[in-house]
Amino acid sequence: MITLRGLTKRYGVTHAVDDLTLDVRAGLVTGFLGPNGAGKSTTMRMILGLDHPTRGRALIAGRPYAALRRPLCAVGAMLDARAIHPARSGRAHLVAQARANGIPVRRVDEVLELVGLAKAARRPAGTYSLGMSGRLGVAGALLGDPPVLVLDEPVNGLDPDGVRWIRRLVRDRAAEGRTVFLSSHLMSEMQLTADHLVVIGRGRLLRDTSMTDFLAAASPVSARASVPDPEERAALARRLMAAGGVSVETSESDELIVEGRSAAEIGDLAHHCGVRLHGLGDVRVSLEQAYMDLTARSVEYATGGTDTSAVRSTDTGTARAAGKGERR
Ligand SMILES: Nc1ncnc2c1ncn2[C@@H]1O[C@H](COP(=O)(O)OP(=O)(O)OP(=O)(O)O)[C@@H](O)[C@H]1O
Repeated sequence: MITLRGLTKRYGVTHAVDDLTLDVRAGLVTGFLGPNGAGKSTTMRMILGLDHPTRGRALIAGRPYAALRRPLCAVGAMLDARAIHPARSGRAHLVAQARANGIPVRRVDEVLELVGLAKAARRPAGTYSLGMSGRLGVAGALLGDPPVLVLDEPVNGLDPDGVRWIRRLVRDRAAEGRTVFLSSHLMSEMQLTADHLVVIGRGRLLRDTSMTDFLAAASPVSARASVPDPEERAALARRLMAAGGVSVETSESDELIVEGRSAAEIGDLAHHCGVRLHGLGDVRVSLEQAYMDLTARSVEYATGGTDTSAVRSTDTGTARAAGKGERR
């Protein structure tokens, strides 16, 4: 577990991190989100003892990083994938880390194999692509088989296969009961990977919540029902609208888009009326949309054309772009 208590970092007049108090729990993948300059890297650096808090504490399994006897065996981290001496081979870089932490050198070859870098292991790290540097960074994080992983933008530069690999890797680690804390600006990937979210803006905590609750809180109660028979569709729409606080639209296909009723409620009503359904699902906003709505006021480096139009998905997994029969 990672424990932050009143964690604060000021650089001159900049409050990079402002009074963060939270626990990053074991057994979950916790996504760390926030706009550029929100304080994510600074927080991670303080967890890893690379920056001193102005105030407050960051603890790993109850101890500050500096008090860990074999740090790589307590926490594995990747903060800056490119921060490697360019003339050193990937393997030599890992061997040096292993020796400093009392880790057998055979473990270096194991992790190089695990991250898919075995063939390039003896090449100078300066010749690695961004994705290869990322893989080497992850190899370093895994070296001590630690119970805690802290990864800053681990999917940066990875190809689609690499992105899926990282997703599986961190989910497997969490399933083993380890603590995984990772940042990313790729919301669609984060939605697939994280169980829990910590969102910060301008250094302050905005949300510390499960993915499910975060998305549910951002979504109005709304659902889509696919009703193949036109008469039954019209009848179900009438029944739904007979109650107050419900709006129903028909999409181009055979779907009813219902705001104000959940999929469960529509399913019960359809069953009661003998209406045949081919599909039914709650409509949820995407993580991207929920995040954009939450952080709109915390974005420090906004571009003029930030598009906050809704991108929603149903629980059945269908992602649709805004405007195609979407409720907003
Ligand atoms: N060494 C430093 N000296 C002065 N200011 C700093 C320093 N490091 C970070 N900052 C400032 O602290 C704030 C938080 O930066 P940080 O890098 O932690 O944000 P971030 O959330 O990781 O951003 P990004 O998503 O762009 O990586 C920013 O305003 C940044 O300019």
